[in-house]
Amino acid sequence: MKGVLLVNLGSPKSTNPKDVKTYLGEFLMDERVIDLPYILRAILVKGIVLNTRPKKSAEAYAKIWWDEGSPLIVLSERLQEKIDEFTSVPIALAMRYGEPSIHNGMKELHDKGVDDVLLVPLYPQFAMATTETIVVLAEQLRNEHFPQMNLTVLPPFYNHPDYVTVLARSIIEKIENTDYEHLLFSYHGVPERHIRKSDITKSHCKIDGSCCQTPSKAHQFCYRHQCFETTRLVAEKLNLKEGTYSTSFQSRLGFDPWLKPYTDRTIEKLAQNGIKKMAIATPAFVSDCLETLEEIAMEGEEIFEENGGEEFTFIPCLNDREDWVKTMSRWIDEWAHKETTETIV
Ligand SMILES: C=CC1=C(C)c2cc3[nH]c(cc4nc(cc5[nH]c(cc1n2)c(C)c5CCC(=O)O)C(CCC(=O)O)=C4C)c(C)c3C=C
Ligand SMILES: [Fe+2]
Ligand SMILES: [Fe+2]
Repeated sequence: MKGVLLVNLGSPKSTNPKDVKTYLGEFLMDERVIDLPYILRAILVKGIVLNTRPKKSAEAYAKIWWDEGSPLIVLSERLQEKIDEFTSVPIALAMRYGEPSIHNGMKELHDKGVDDVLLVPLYPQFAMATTETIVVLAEQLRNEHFPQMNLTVLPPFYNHPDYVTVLARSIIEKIENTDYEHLLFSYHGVPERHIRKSDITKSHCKIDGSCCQTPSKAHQFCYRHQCFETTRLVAEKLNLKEGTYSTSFQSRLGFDPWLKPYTDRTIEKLAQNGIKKMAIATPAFVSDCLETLEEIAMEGEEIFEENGGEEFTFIPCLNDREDWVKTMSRWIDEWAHKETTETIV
């Protein structure tokens, strides 16, 4: 029997710094997130980051937390429930870090008799810190606990026409009645090193702004390329004029170079260059979360206004909007009704 496991990033249990510390410990000790040798990673994470960051992060989480819990988890649950209404196969939800765990999600499906699972990382673009770490863990758990279970992975959908259509629609609905001057597409950043590590050709990605436009098989694992493609396709769909939109990368951590341009500096510059009304979309995230609700909708607006900007329009993630639910449900049903277990996107 077929079934689906949706997987998102995860959140702390609560905004208590102790819970935030537990969550950050699991997240940052993942070798695909902080890709240092174990000893160095442990010194950095357990010896330094976990002594300072949890308090600061807990304060940030407290600003966006809902009565029902973490927005990321609540919104993922709503998505799961709605997809469940539209599809004919069991749908489970799991988080890469914290609860509900991937192991529990697989067990839930297994207990319902599911032995053929479509694994759906809830990320439009591939990154080793997101898609890859989910797939690797799910495969490990399958081998250890559910050896009869077949796993099929839904590939990144950053350029899928259905996704691009829904994303474009979510953007236009928010900006059509504003006379915005600039639309910024802000993606979660990753260290430049991650891009090089994921380059299967080992020579394509130069991160110099040109390689991502040159066709290459490296692009199936190039986060930077996939982000720029999402922007390009949405801009094409919305007929945006050159110069009225751009791409940037947010949420950098530490001192290594991350993908540029950085979102905070871009917002600052736009305002300083005289842009009074800007809009911002965050297409690396399917569900609103700390990085969109606090870092963009709150801090981003503050930076814009401090530098002379006047109107800042935050465009929510796809969350549980009906056209997104229907799109995902259609992808799932297409897979569920196929004879073979090939991927469908
Ligand atoms: C230190 C390395 C990090 C990498 C690499 C990274 C990649 C990455 N993350 C997301 C999505 C999310 N990240 C979120 C929070 C978050 N991310 C990092 C660090 C890295 N992320 C930290 C330390 C945190 C925690 C919060 C903080 O202390 O600032 C979230 C929000 C979670 C929530 O509970 O709301 C998301 C979602 C992507 C897509 C990505 C690479 C492409
Ligand atoms: Fe992150
Ligand atoms: Fe590239």
